[in-house]
Amino acid sequence: MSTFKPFKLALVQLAVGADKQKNVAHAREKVLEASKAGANVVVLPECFNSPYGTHHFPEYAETIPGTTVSALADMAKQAKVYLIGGSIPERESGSDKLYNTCTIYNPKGEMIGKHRKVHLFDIDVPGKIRFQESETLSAGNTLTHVETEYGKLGIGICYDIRFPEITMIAARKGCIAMIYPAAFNMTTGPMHWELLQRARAVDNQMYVAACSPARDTSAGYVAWGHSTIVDPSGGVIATTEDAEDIVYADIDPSVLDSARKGIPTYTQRRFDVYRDVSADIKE
Ligand SMILES: O=C(O)CCC(=O)C(=O)O
Repeated sequence: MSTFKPFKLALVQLAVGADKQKNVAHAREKVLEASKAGANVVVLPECFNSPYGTHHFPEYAETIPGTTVSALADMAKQAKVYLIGGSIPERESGSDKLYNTCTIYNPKGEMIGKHRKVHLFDIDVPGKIRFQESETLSAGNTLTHVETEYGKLGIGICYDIRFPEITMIAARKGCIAMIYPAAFNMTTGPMHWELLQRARAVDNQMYVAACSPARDTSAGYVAWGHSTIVDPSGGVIATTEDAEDIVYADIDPSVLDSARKGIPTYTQRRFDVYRDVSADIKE
């Protein structure tokens, strides 16, 4: 049974480069900075220890447990925060398979969840962007909800946000927020980044947050930035531009109740007319 209490959420819009050790050390500094500023739950971006690109994944991939994951556990413990550890290219032990994987820690540094990106980012917008994660990655097959002392959190990675079922299932399983380590780009960022977060929030009357790396115009994949937190009524309550930054917001679970009382779509669902997509999902 979840408990609910207010907390401060921080999204670390991290500057990421080619040096893995530097990326991890820099993430530690920023997680500690967020904790000093009062954050209880800290989020790192997608692919925070490696440049984002299919040809980089095999080189940067690590097993879980592994070096980056040990560092994440240690940072959570040192900072005394829940840490949603962005994502890393994961090499499955004993196989050649690679995944885009987020690991989640409690303030004691214990891993409390692991999400392998379920929907691989395979798109082709002629003249704009072609990206095929499936060239080197495999997709995860499970949904991830983690219990914290503040309530239950749903986790997705980047492209997962385009699939409303994931968020709807999280909401119906009692999550108060859906959190996405992510890295949109200069084509789909301006098109859909904020729209998708606000849509997922208002559809489900829950908090939605997405944490991007900072923009590096010299990188092979240029991230949009604009890490953002949206409230259960679909309003943007915290955001930033494209440079390195930390975005903070106070998350209050009672805001879900007031949003759901005022416009009660959460309880007005007609599951006698259409299916409840959460019904078959076991936790
Ligand atoms: O959905 C998008 O437009 C971007 C997705 C993406 O960059 C990713 O999944 O890493």
